[in-house]
Amino acid sequence: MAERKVAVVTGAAQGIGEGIAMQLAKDGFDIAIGDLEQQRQKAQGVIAAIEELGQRACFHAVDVSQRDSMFALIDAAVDELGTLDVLVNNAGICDVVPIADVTEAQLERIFRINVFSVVYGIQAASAKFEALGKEKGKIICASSIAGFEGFPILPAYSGTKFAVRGILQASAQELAPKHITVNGYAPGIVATPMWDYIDQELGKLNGKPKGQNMADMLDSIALHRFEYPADVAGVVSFLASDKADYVTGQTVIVDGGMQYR
Ligand SMILES: NC(=O)C1=CN([C@@H]2O[C@H](COP(=O)(O)OP(=O)(O)OC[C@H]3O[C@@H](n4cnc5c(N)ncnc54)[C@H](O)[C@@H]3O)[C@@H](O)[C@H]2O)C=CC1
Ligand SMILES: CC(=O)C(C)=O
Repeated sequence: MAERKVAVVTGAAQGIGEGIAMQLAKDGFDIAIGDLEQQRQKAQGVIAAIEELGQRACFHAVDVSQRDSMFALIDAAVDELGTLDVLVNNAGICDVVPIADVTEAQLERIFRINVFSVVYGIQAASAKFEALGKEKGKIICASSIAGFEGFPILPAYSGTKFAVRGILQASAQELAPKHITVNGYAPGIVATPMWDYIDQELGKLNGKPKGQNMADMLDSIALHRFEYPADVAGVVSFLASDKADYVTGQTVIVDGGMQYR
């Protein structure tokens, strides 16, 4: 019998994380969803869909900004599903606040959730790969095109996404001797609740009606359509697969042709 493979995906109750969890389940992974306790109900729908594909799935409440909580998620996933092969550090938040108005509390919160979480996830997963005696492990982190070029009115968010790339590049080099790869994905404008929020908050600042700020982005996308979670999930599927064994320290842009690096 083929050995079971397990992926932990944070922020997988909705949006891009849900898309990644579904794709990795199609790829043959059992899935542990880590998300906020308030997302438990939503996650049950994702679990049901994964189980329909014939894979096992579970939910564990986590606050990725807290080191102990992130370590507990990895422990709980292994206790329940038996092993660990892939961690996707996907959970994140966005703040739509001009640079002049960013507060200390906002900075603290967004860096804890988007950046500290990535450090804690890399620490927890790499320690677990070693404890389990895995021959290799894969860690995949959410950056953004805003992590290559700052996005106006999202200055703190952009900073967090640049930071993710720095952390994963350094970690990739440190963990390579243990055959642990660390990579990232950088989506563009993805139709998820996060962009609903961005559109709404930009609208409060510039007076544009609901949907207009997002619609205005369309002409900057070469493929001329908005991105879906499945578009991001296709890239993550590759990074999680054996085909990407020789790829590390990279952040793959998946944006339909907005940025060229
Ligand atoms: N939507 C977009 O256009 C883009 C999104 N991204 C990144 O992709 C990732 C996913 O984004 P979306 O799916 O669009 O966002 P979303 O807002 O739709 O979903 C985020 C998920 O993360 C969870 N989450 C938030 N804070 C958490 C915490 N402290 N602990 C545990 N879970 C937490 C939420 O409950 C939610 O399920 C984020 O890191 C985001 O920055 C990057 C580029 C573009
Ligand atoms: C939310 C986000 O990362 C972008 C680029 O829209």
